[in-house]
Amino acid sequence: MGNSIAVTNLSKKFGNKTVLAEIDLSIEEGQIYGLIGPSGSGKTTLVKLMVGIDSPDSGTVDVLGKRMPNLELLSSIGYMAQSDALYSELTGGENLAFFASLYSLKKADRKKRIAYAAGLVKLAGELNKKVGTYSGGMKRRLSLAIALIHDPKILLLDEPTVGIDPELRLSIWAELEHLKREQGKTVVITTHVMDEAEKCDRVAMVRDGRILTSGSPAQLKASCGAANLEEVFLAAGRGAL
Ligand SMILES: Nc1ncnc2c1ncn2[C@@H]1O[C@H](COP(=O)(O)OP(=O)(O)OP(=O)(O)O)[C@@H](O)[C@H]1O
Repeated sequence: MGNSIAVTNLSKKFGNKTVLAEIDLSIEEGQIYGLIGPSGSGKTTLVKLMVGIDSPDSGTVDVLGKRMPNLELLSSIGYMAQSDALYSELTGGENLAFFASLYSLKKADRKKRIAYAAGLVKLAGELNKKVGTYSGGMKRRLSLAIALIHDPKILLLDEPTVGIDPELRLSIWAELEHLKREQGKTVVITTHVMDEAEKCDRVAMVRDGRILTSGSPAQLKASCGAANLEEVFLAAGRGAL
């Protein structure tokens, strides 16, 4: 399998503050890749650079072999931002239909995709309600459905399961694993939750804008004899890896 995403020697500053420094990572096609790290470590900024919403100060991001930012690639990327960008005066169904229309899907495909995406996040029965009346968790679920609406090859999901109850969280993970296995989708996910990180094929641990270490959860734990990824993170932070 080739690389879906290659980040090379990437750095980004906001004002005088270095938010990402000399980041190198490659994400293989058909992998679930987790970015884990504390609040403010740079995960969201890195994801935005992968989507092409922002540009690096130095270094490069290539997605499916093309240099980012690149408008052509928008149809190949499903992005779920950390804060929900939804139209609260419209219903859930109208939001989905609006985003589906941006990707010029055929009418029949549009209907199918809306039904699939709404079903996946268990919102099929709520599509006639205005989004302004949705709970926080429902808005996250709708945002995830929107990220999936055009059947993109790559999903870039920024804390997709925050505010989502454990049962639905498990079913969303099961679907991400299914999309990876059956359709070869690449999924990049940011999370604070270590048990989600355990489900990733590879994880990169991010702190202060740098990647402390990366590898499969099993490799990372074996590298320092840790029982869980939390211990790996602490060891990596001490420079013990
Ligand atoms: N547009 C911006 N202008 C100035 N500073 C910014 C901007 N975006 C992010 N930052 C700063 O960059 C740093 C990294 O932020 P980022 O949102 O990437 O972290 P994060 O790891 O995703 O955090 P969290 O888990 O809380 O979402 C923070 O110090 C943040 O304040």
